[in-house]
Amino acid sequence: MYVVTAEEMQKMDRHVIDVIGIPAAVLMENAGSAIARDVQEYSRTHGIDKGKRPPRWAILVGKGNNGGDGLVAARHLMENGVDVTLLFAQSPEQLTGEAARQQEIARRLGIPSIVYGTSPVDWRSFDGIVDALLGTGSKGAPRGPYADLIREANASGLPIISADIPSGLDADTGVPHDPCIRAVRTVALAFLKRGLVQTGGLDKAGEVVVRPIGIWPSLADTFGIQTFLLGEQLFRERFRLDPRLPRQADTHKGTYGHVLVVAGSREMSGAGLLCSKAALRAGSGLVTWVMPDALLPALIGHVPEVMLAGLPGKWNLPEARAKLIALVRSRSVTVIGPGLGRFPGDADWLRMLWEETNSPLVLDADALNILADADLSSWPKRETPTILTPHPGEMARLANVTTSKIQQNRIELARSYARRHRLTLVLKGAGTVVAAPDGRAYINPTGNPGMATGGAGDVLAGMIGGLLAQGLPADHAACLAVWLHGSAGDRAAAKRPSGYSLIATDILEEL
Ligand SMILES: NC(=O)C1=CN([C@@H]2O[C@H](COP(=O)(O)OP(=O)(O)OC[C@H]3O[C@@H](n4cnc5c(N)ncnc54)[C@H](O)[C@@H]3O)[C@@H](O)[C@H]2O)[C@@H](O)CC1
Ligand SMILES: [K+]
Repeated sequence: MYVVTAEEMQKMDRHVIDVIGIPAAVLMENAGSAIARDVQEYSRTHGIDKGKRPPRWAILVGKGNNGGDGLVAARHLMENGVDVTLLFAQSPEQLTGEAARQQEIARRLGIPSIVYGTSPVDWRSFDGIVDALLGTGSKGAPRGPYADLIREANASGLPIISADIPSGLDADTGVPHDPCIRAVRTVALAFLKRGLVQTGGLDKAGEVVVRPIGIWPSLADTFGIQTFLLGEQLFRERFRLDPRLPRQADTHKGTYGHVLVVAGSREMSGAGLLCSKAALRAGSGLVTWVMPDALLPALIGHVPEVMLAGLPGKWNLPEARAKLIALVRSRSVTVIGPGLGRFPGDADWLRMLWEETNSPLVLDADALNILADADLSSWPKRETPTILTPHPGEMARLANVTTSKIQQNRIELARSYARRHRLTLVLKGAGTVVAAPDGRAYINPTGNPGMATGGAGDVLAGMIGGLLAQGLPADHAACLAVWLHGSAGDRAAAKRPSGYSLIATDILEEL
């Protein structure tokens, strides 16, 4: 599924209207009737239409096309016996374009209306609110009556269904302005807007549904849309990958690759364990976990399925380096970093693995901290798959900006970093972004806040390694791992609904 910016959406709208010739009023009619259907469906499934009187919905109307959608929705709702009241943010004469036409129709039909600010609103008389104040044409924080209306609507405690995006949400970044509507459902029109699947949008939009309005999805390809939502349909149609395909009968462990895990230290051996187990659970035929000799005895027998390899002395001693290079070269994929710790000369050590081997690498945790202290732009570009899996703090260090800057523009920052360094970047956090070196970016809808727990990232790094080892291209392996990891986390969370007690082992168990 495509994910678009406000500007991309506007360009496609204009194309459909001006070049193809579908009248703007037709698109708005489709948008409004889709919203009305969602309001009725919500009323039905939430018992709002159960009383003796018809359900009462307030429709908040802004002056642009978003308001126009709300006016059409009001008309369709009225036709279906819903008791609607229009609440204009500004006086109806100020509505523009298509919205003005819809306002004229609503006036002639006699749909009851109030102009906000002319008399107090009795919110208790309504069962729900449609938010059609501001859409993709909104700029900056809601001003004047828009801000006041949003605050009152939120304070009413009524369920709010937003048209296209919650008013006050930045459609592109998902950063909520003050104030911002907090919706129970958002009816995205034609395409998902980026803000709905990033940062604040995930909290403010409620359940997000995408409804067609007469703009065909493949138009996004013509317009070069490069951002996608992960899901089974995308895996099948774009990646030609079926996550449910059973294994073939005539295969053996060698068929499924061999992951080398370079991880763990005395204080953080668990990170290596979780990572190795996850690589196995993702289907890698074999996993070897390598660590300095001194750490090895304590781990013998802890995971019988994982092979252990010891290095003489410490990571950076010459004998250890030589043995490590040999191990990396003889395995299909290497995952470096979970619980590794830092040590003198670690930047040279990592650069040696980066330059002197051509095996696929997954870099996580301390490997990313090492990279952040080095100057990656002076390192050679790798020809083989290289995947970085930073959380926002690690990404901030890699890109040398603040964490809040990263969070304000996750998709574009991830995309430009991946392009510039020609690698695959997994920017973790709610709505994880996978950015490929070809400029495509994928957003993950699975997962939950219960997964914000130590070790969850080690599991993900291991899973990516496990899928890479089975021969998937880097972006496919990263996308599938991220999606499966989140889905496993969702199943684990279903057993511990508050989210607080979920731990990384639970995610592993659900794979
Ligand atoms: N043909 C189209 O372009 C279609 C547009 N559609 C709807 O139209 C929306 C976009 O419509 P518009 O481009 O008219 O813009 P909006 O309706 O989002 O905003 C309209 C007006 O609000 C005012 N405004 C902007 N920022 C503000 C702020 N911070 N505080 C207060 N007022 C502010 C401006 O005067 C702006 O013109 C979409 O989100 C969607 O809901 C749909 O009807 C489908 C077709
Ligand atoms: K809206």
